[in-house]
Amino acid sequence: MVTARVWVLKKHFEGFPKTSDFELKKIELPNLKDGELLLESVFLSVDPYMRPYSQRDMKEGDIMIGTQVARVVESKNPAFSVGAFVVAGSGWRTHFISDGKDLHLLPAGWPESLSKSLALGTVGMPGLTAYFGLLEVCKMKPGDTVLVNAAAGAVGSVVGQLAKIGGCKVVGCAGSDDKVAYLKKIGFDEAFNYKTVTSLDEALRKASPDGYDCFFDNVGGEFAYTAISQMKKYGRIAICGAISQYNDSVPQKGPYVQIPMLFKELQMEGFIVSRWNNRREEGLKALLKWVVEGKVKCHEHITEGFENMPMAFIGMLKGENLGKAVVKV
Ligand SMILES: NC(=O)C1=CN([C@@H]2O[C@H](COP(=O)(O)OP(=O)(O)OC[C@H]3O[C@@H](n4cnc5c(N)ncnc54)[C@H](OP(=O)(O)O)[C@@H]3O)[C@@H](O)[C@H]2O)C=CC1
Ligand SMILES: CCCCCCC/C=C/C=O
Repeated sequence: MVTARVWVLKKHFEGFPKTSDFELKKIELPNLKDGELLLESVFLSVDPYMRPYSQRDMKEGDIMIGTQVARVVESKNPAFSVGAFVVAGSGWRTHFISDGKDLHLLPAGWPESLSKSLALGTVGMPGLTAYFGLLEVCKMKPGDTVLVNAAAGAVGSVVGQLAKIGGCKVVGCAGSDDKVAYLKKIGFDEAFNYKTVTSLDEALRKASPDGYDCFFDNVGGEFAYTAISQMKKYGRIAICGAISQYNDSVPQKGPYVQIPMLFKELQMEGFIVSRWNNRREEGLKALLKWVVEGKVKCHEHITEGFENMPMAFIGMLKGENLGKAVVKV
């Protein structure tokens, strides 16, 4: 008999999540039936979507949603051998039983020397978000100037590097000087700390006096309005996230984007990465190749200990992470 530890949403978040909104519980797992396997989480992801999706899809008492890299510890399913690593979406649990249907083996050719945690970040869902958002929504082309916010995070850091590979000029902003230094190190042409500039409008203008062809928006709110006002004619805006609004109890009011959208004839499109689930393999193969070749650099913010999941999640929402926020069990 295996005992799993799980984190439960004890109380729906009101405003910014608190550690008291979560509860750690134990669950006895039954013995395996034919076709099933027992998995042990090795790395778990904490992601911004957990904040809005918990509100939309969960009830109090549910196990927190989320993905993990897990190791097969026992198998009665011939498709998965003991010791194999998979990406699963089984929520905040140390151990779980699966029938194998929604498990993904790591992409073929994953080098032994590469941490498997990257399957939750650059070579996982956030990397795919950057890849499809840039190619399919921003429709970036060589010579474009691309702006990305939350640029030192899991998605943003890949956006900037892929845009450089694609022959673009890249401007990024992030919430600390260390993050800005990191962006410059990984090849961003311009980067600034949005928390310390005296005027966001001036900082954006200084970074690209001619304006922006593409805006990959992870943040929303007032930042997005200011950036949209500096788009070039026919610019493309990918609404990837709105993290500055996820913790609002009362929806933010304007300023509104219709005037720049109209007179600059802009295109703005929201997207969810799962739209391209049928091209997952293509995206992961490309991302893994760039990582192995050293063309895309990865940074992770690793929190040790399953017991620290809520703290890691809250820390990520506060901006404590450089690169992908991951918990190592
Ligand atoms: N559409 C889709 O399919 C997907 C969308 N997303 C979205 O992409 C965005 C980035 O996600 P991800 O890369 O995983 O997370 P990150 O690794 O970027 O972590 C979140 C970061 O957001 C920044 N942040 C937090 N609050 C604010 C705020 N009020 N204003 C500006 N920045 C803030 C912080 O960085 P800083 O220090 O710079 O403030 C923090 O580090 C999120 O909005 C997320 O919801 C992610 C995956 C898929
Ligand atoms: C259980 C995995 C769900 C992943 C969906 C990610 C979409 C993110 C949207 C905004 O952050």
